[in-house]
Parts: sequence; C-alpha cells; structure tokens
Amino acid sequence: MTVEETFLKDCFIIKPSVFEDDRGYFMESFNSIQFEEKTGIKTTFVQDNESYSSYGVIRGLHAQGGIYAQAKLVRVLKGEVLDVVVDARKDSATYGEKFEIILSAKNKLQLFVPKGFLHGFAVLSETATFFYKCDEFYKKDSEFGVIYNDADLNIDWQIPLEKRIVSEKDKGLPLFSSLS
Ligand SMILES: Cc1cn([C@H]2C[C@H](O)[C@@H](COP(=O)(O)OP(=O)(O)O[C@H]3O[C@H](C)C(=O)[C@H](O)[C@H]3O)O2)c(=O)[nH]c1=O
Repeated sequence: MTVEETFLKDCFIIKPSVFEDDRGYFMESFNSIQFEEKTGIKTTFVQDNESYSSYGVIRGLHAQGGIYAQAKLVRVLKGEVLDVVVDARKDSATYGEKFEIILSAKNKLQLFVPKGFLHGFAVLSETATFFYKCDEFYKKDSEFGVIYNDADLNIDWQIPLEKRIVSEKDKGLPLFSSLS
C-alpha cells in the first residue's frame, strides 16, 4: 500500500496493493501495522458502515463531536463518488479548508478522514456502495453537520441541481460559519 498525506494534516490518500491474475484481483483493504507504519497514526476501528445510494445522492456534510469524534477510513465498493472533507478542527491552520477526491471501485483509493473533519460524498455513477471503518461508535446525540451547498465552502458536487437527492435532515443543516 502507498499513502500520500493531503495538504490537510493527518488526512491521507491510501492506495492498496492490488494483486491481479487471470481470476481477478486480491488486495488487503486494511492492515493496521502498515497503516500505522505509513501514516504514523495508531487507530483502532470499532465500527464498519456501508451505504448504498443512487446517482445524484449527496450525503453530508457530517461529523460526530467531542469524545465521540470519529476518524473514518472510507472507500467505494461499487460505482464512483466525489468524496469531500472539510477541516473543522478549531486549532487547525487549515480550518475551513476542503479536500475533494474521486473514490471508485475502479481506482480502489481510500481516504483517511481524521477526527474533527466534516465528511460527505456525491454519487457520480448510476449507483454506489460506500464502505467505511470508524474508530468511534455511532452516537446520534453527538452528530453535527453543515449544509452541503454552503456558499463559503463552495463545493462543486458535480451533480446538476435538479438531479440532487438530499435527505430532509441534511437540507436542514446549518452553515459552516455557524459552527461554534
Ligand atoms: C451514521 C449512522 C447512521 N445510523 C442510522 C441512523 C439513521 O436511522 C440511518 C441513516 O442515517 P443517516 O441519514 O445519518 O446516514 P448518512 O446520511 O449516510 O450519514 C453518514 O453520512 C456521511 C457521509 C458520513 O460520513 C457519516 O458517517 C454519516 O453521518 O442510519 C446508524 O444506525 N449508525 C450510524 O453509524
């Protein structure tokens, strides 16, 4: 596996080693020793999540706060998404900065989303199955988020307005500037 730190500290792009032969392919999708060696981050994932969405779905921007803040290792099992993270770490030099990446079953790229980041994605393929490991359990009461079309963040989700599918919950999220 190879890792590349983004310009947002502790946020890494991970490219697993893929072993292909005439049957198909094999890869270690996660290896804790290699992950720690190459990122310098020691983490223990406790919960795996999976979501399935159709083209145009935008999920996010979400995070859990306080002691329940989650680091996530995200990837796409089927299809293609535009994955977006926003640094919401108050003491960070890149506070409010965003990073976008295409994750797909084809490129097999993964993104490590550190604690304190907002996360979301838009489905660019007909459907997408999204898989992620979390280092803290789900704690509904600790959730917070920012509206996906926040003007200051100015994220180009690559989905035409009329094709966007967003949950009522996400439509009601506040602006990034309102985060205390
Ligand atoms: C996140 C989560 C949700 N749920 C239940 C709560 C709701 O009844 C249902 C759907 O939840 P929600 O609408 O929050 O799902 P997403 O919009 O995909 O949320 C995720 O979207 C963005 C992209 C993220 O990065 C977060 O991990 C997560 O917030 O699953 C659980 O039971 N456990 C969980 O860990």
